[in-house]
Amino acid sequence: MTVLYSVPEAFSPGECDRIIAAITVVRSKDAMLVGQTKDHTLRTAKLVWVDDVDGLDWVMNRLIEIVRKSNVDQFDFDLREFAESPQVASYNASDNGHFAWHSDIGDGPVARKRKLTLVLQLSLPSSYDGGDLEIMPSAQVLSASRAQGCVSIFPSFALHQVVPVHSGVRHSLTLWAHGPAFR
Ligand SMILES: O=C(O)CCC(=O)C(=O)O
Ligand SMILES: [Fe+2]
Repeated sequence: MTVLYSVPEAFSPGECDRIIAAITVVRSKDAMLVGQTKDHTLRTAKLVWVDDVDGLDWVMNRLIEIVRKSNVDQFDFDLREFAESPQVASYNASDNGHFAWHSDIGDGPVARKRKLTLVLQLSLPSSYDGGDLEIMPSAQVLSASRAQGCVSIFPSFALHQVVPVHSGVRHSLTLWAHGPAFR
């Protein structure tokens, strides 16, 4: 079973730049809408919830269609809803932006229902060093494409990490699809 499903050029460079610009406006306007992860040994990144940003409905519509197709083509999971806002993370070299190995399935009532994780690469690969998204479905480590606009989808239970960003800033968008427990 291939666990990493990728859609190159799911979004154009111009569309990625529009998403980055929209979250940057929110960040400068309203610090309350901006999350800062607390456990810096696990993760250092700034977060913006897409549901808090006006004018990004087209992004969600595109992502829903991509998840639907990936599930038909590959995963065949019992997916029922998108129970959380997508989030845009910004990993900045100036504060060692990274996300250590983890699975997205959590203890909470919503996080426990996560079944697929989708990550959209928003930044131009040449605009940052490091910051690779790596997925470890079994013994081998797979690297997600760094190409701007590429979408990577994998089961939320698979371990994954974002290696530290050494220069520049990496922006990515994450969306989860939810459903009942595996059986
Ligand atoms: O930024 C990424 O590429 C991955 C983000 C992630 O793993 C998460 O939000 O759970
Ligand atoms: Fe994750």
